[in-house]
Amino acid sequence: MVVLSGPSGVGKDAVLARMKHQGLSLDYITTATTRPIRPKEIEGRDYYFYKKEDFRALIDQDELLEWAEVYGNYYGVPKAPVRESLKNGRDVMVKVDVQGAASIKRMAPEAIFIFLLPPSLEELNKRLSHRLTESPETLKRRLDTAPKELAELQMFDYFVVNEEGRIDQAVDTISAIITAEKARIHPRRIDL
Ligand SMILES: Nc1ncnc2c1ncn2[C@@H]1O[C@H](COP(=O)(O)OP(=O)(O)OP(=O)(O)O)[C@@H](O)[C@H]1O
Ligand SMILES: Nc1nc2c(ncn2[C@@H]2O[C@H](COP(=O)(O)O)[C@@H](O)[C@H]2O)c(=O)[nH]1
Repeated sequence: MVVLSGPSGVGKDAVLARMKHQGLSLDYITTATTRPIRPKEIEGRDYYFYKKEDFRALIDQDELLEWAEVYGNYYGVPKAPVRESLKNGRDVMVKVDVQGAASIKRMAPEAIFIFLLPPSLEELNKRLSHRLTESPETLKRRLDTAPKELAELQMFDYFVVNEEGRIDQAVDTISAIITAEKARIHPRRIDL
């Protein structure tokens, strides 16, 4: 199980999209959120979009591996597809914020934790602004959170810098990490 995290706007989705495009054979888990859907997002591909009360029902029914409030909305990882993939011996990729990574680390410390870093906070600001998804308020909230998230780097096993215009390089590094992990004499075993 690979857990990919990093500040908002660093390029996690862009990197994952490139990994899928390159045909990297992992089960990419679609997570759930109460955030409003953005133009170009597709239900079931980018997220499962829920009303708050329906998301709370998922929590009450214990259907989420972890959940967190991130920038004023709820986000959570559905338990069933993760268990199904692991049961079938498949590799799983989960994208979460730093709180989510900490929760997964408590329940599955043997997962592989990768933190995607921006080359600088200025570049992070530029990426998030140019994405045109945020209001001035939510942009500020996300950028203000970034230094606190960077301070949690110690919790992770690997860092990967997503250099400007070099998504392929980030994908290659993540791919190399996964390849190396698969060559371990004592493989990491996850029991969820
Ligand atoms: N290496 C890169 N160089 C330049 N721009 C990039 C790079 N990687 C991603 N981007 C751009 O930065 C913006 C943010 O990327 P993306 O949405 O993938 O970030 P994210 O980490 O998934 O954000 P969030 O956590 O908010 O979902 C997008 O417009 C994306 O195209
Ligand atoms: N703890 C969790 N965080 C998640 C999950 N799915 C996504 N995320 C993270 O939320 C922020 C904001 O995402 P955005 O799509 O609104 O820009 C980002 O860091 C995501 O990685 C989850 O299931 N749990």
